[in-house]
Amino acid sequence: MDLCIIGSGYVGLVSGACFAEVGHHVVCVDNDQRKVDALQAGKIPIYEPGLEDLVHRNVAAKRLRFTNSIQDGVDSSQVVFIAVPTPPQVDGSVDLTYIERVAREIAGVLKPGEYRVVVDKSTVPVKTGEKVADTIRRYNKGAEFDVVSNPEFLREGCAVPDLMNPDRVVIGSASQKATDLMKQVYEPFRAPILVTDVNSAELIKHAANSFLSLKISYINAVAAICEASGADVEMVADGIGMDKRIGRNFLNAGLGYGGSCFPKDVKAFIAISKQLGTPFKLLEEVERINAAQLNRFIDKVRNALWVLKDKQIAVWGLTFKPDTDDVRNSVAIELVNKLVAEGAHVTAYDPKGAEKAVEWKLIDPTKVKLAPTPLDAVKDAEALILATEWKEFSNVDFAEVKQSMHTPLVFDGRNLFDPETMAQFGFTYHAVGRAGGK
Ligand SMILES: NC(=O)c1ccc[n+]([C@@H]2O[C@H](COP(=O)([O-])OP(=O)(O)OC[C@H]3O[C@@H](n4cnc5c(N)ncnc54)[C@H](O)[C@@H]3O)[C@@H](O)[C@H]2O)c1
Ligand SMILES: O=c1ccn([C@@H]2O[C@H](COP(=O)(O)OP(=O)(O)O[C@H]3O[C@H](CO)[C@@H](O)[C@H](O)[C@H]3O)[C@@H](O)[C@H]2O)c(=O)[nH]1
Repeated sequence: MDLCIIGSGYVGLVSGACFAEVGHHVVCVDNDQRKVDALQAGKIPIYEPGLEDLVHRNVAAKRLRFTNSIQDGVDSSQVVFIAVPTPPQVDGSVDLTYIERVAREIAGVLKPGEYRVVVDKSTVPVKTGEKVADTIRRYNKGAEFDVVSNPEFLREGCAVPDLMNPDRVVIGSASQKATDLMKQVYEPFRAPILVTDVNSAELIKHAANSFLSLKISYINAVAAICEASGADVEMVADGIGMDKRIGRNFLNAGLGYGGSCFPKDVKAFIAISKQLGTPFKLLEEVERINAAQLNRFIDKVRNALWVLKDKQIAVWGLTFKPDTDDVRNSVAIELVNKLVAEGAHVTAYDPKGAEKAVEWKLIDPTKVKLAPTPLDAVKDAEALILATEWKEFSNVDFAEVKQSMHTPLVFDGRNLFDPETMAQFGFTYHAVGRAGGK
């Protein structure tokens, strides 16, 4: 089928490439000319395992192309996906100006007699589909279209396998014609398809992300109790997670959740529930626990080093999770900036995220040194903090790390290392919620 995706960011680009991979013809539209130029020149603006090959292969096969023209995209496609940002406003509610603008732009180019399915793939508050349909109707009285909600569940760092092999595809639709076309789009993926009404599909996305965030805050709250009682949160999580009704996924205690989705989507769900007159207080506690988690961790560093001012601290990891270069709302960056604010001298290393952290002005390179390797980062350090659990950190030679450091003190914010091994190397090792991790 011929598909158009408006917005060539994480969701637009990866889903566009995956749709092309299964045989559809896809045009990705973006209004950022620099991004379009880069993509047309074969440069992939984000790091996502497997994406570069996928894009190049499908561009070469003429199944994937990039443009800045919404007219071109809508003219040449039966199904038009919207994948533009839905950032938070100051009060936590969702800024829908990008979505509204795209709805008007689509209305401006829809031609009489040419039916289109307009699909919202961005994460939006319940009832947004109705507003998108109203907007298109208001700006183009004769337009023939249906609006469908098709939330995206990909995780960064494993977006390609997540999209090629999804747990489920949710299609929120009030029109059989649109549902049938959407089933054709997803048929090659052979994934379970759940058809719902539009409002339910929109709600599924916010409810899913909020539930996963709740699971993380739950285990982080349990980690605090483990630390207070001498239990080990890893064993507790295993014991809880072996119950199939609970599951072990998303029970990893650490520095808390970050990224471009969970923090904003939990905030959005809190705001939506308030607007609807059914406040979701439980989610406010989820946020409170998440914020407290990083502060508790920094307290541990402070307890060990007494005063942070002028201390030499190495930080491994800047991205919000491994296998991505995304540093939006990264807890690792928040940690670095808090240490710097207390006067610590931070040297950081990240396999992929340092460049964007500087480019997006999330860290100040005059205040944070960026090291080219993990070993360079730890030279003369009085403490090492592991903030993001990149696999490469497990493979570093810890004998060399110990030799390089001024003081063999390690704070593992993601419980990546084995406490016994660290002790054997001679480190004083602190983790999150683990025996000996106080
Ligand atoms: N990043 C994720 O992992 C993820 C996963 C699932 C859902 N989502 C949701 O998907 C949506 C997009 O997120 P993202 O991370 O891909 O954002 P992003 O910022 O990476 O990409 C959005 C793109 O839209 C483009 N854009 C903005 N306005 C436009 C317009 N009028 N016309 C054409 N292009 C326009 C921007 O230039 C940008 O390239 C959000 O609602 C997000 O919550 C994101
Ligand atoms: O057990 C866990 C799992 C995750 N995290 C943290 O939670 C955040 C989010 O991680 P993850 O969910 O793996 O990454 P995202 O790419 O943000 O994906 C989430 O957000 C996307 C955007 O909405 C959704 O599509 C995905 O389904 C949803 O998992 C990161 O800071 C992780 O470090 C933990 O602290 N403990």
